[in-house]
Amino acid sequence: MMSALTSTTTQITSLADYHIHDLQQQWQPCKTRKYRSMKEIMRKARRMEIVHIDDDGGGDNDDKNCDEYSEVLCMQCSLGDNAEELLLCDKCDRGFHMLCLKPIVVRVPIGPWYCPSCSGYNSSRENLKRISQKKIIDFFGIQQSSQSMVKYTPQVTDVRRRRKRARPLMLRKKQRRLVQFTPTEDPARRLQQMRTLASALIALNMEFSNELTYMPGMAHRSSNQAMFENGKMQVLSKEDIETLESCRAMYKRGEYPPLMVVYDSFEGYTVEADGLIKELTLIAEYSGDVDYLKNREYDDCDSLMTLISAKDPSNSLVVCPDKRGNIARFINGVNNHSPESRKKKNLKYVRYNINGECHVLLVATRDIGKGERLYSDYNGDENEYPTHYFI
Ligand SMILES: C[S@@+](CC[C@H](N)C(=O)[O-])C[C@H]1O[C@@H](n2cnc3c(N)ncnc32)[C@H](O)[C@@H]1O
Repeated sequence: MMSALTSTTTQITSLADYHIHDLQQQWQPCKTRKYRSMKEIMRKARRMEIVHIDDDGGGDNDDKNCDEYSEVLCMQCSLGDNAEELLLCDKCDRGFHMLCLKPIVVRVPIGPWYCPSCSGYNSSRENLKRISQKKIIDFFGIQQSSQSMVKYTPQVTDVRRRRKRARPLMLRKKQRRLVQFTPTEDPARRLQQMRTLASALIALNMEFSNELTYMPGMAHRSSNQAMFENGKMQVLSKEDIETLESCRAMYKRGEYPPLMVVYDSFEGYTVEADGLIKELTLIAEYSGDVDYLKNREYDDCDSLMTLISAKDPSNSLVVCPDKRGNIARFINGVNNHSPESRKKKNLKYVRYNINGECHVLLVATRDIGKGERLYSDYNGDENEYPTHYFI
């Protein structure tokens, strides 16, 4: 079975393997893990298939077992070609080509793999189109529920900050300060935006969390120390920390950036702007459980993000939005091999030292118009995340 053979692959293909340039500063690649090319993964996978199928150590059964699976057809395209890209569900044994799946699977999973029906992904997606307002308020832990139902008006602090920024254009450009997001005014539309995020998270069996979480058995909060970083990490300025705090307070009141999570048959979940998002807007913090990189070496999550790439690799940390997370984990990547696709990039994940801890912030790199999809570059300067098949 494909899933058995993949336990021998040693790479992690995840967002964690690349770092993001911060707005000015050079990024240090993570030396501990590297992506392999699809060709290389497949070459290994095929070799290991024989080793695993033949449990008795002899070679006699190889042909028999290969024959058993040579009949398998892809449930999407009904073809049995590209056998090395045909994943078998560990529950129903049905086959699916990695690129016929929606969203595509870019690498052979390391652990057990379940098809969309057996994982409940399809049904949960369909069942969750309508979620009540009360459920949304509970799901997002909104503190002042009434706020989510009223027209958005900027708080006094927001207005003051805007006035403060009314400086000559030259000066503003030079400072490159982060900008607070502006929620959609209409409360019904805001609720609809949040409903799309709740649906997507629930379909992936995830809880909403807008911050870094430190769970028992994973990294402790004290392990998140920016000084462990191998190289420099940009320190978030006092003014930008104020902006971040202000955004966090808005989130708690149910005031979110104008974003929709939509489902695309090729890209899977993806995020669209539902209103203008200005350049340098602080969209979200990349949230999820913080864990040691060494604990995730064999993790299938495709959304791991580097938090600290330490001098001593045993101190390296990743953010894992597999059980808890927010909208940041639904943002798709550009195809690094296509100049047209690269042009779609409109945001960056930036790692900052904030009061001695590291946090990853999602920042718009240009104005993003209503209806435009959000894209980042999963690879920065590196080409390790296999984006060859991305659109
Ligand atoms: C961080 S997740 C992004 C959210 C994901 N689309 C989902 O449905 O959960 C990364 C995965 O999204 C898919 N993906 C991201 N960008 C894509 C693109 N441009 N085209 C196709 N698939 C993409 C790939 O399956 C990738 O492994």
